[in-house]
Amino acid sequence: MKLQLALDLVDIPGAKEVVAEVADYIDIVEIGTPIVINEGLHAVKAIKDAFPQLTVLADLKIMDAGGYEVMKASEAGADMITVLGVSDDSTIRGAVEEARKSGKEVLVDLINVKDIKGRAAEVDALGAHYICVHSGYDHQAEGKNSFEDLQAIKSVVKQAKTAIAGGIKLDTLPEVIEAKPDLVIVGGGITGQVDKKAVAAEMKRLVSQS
Ligand SMILES: O=C(CO)[C@H](O)[C@H](O)COP(=O)(O)O
Repeated sequence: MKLQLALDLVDIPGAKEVVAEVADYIDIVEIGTPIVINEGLHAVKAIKDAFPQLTVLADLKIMDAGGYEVMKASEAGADMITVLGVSDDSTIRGAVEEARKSGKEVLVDLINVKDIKGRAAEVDALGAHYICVHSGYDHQAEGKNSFEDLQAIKSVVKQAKTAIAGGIKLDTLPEVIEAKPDLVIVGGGITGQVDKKAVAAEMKRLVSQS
């Protein structure tokens, strides 16, 4: 099981500062959608250049032109790129085909998908590398999480790895780990803590046991 740090509410210097603090305890660093909106794909390049040992995920949440947008993120140094599960099959297919050309991976984010099980099975057949259940900030504000959705997709996904994101904290991590995702994505649960290093270290210890 791997741990991904999601960086959302920072600029490039702020992102570098946080990653430097926790780099020993994370497998993947996510350049979150708000950073890409504010800074562009330069943020992906800046973090890949500064931390070449880490896998870098560009959270572009692609909705159209999957092949082209994956190509641009790959050129900027992204190892993984996100595509929305609500997008058309052709968008996901294009993203996966483009990623395969350069050894990159596509994570399909099921945020706002209504038929989680059905879409997870379809996305799996389209060749996604990861399928992620995700309660975004707006759903978190309504008290929702994706723990049950994770169990649901695990019952249908055959080839992709599974991931979960959205409001995961140190105290809820054990419940997440019990459902055995391949990847746990944590943003505020690390970046919002005073001692980020200690929390990341403990999270890494917990996910490494599974
Ligand atoms: O993609 C995102 C929001 O759309 C976040 O990166 C993701 O939800 C993880 O952050 P947090 O743990 O703070 O919820």
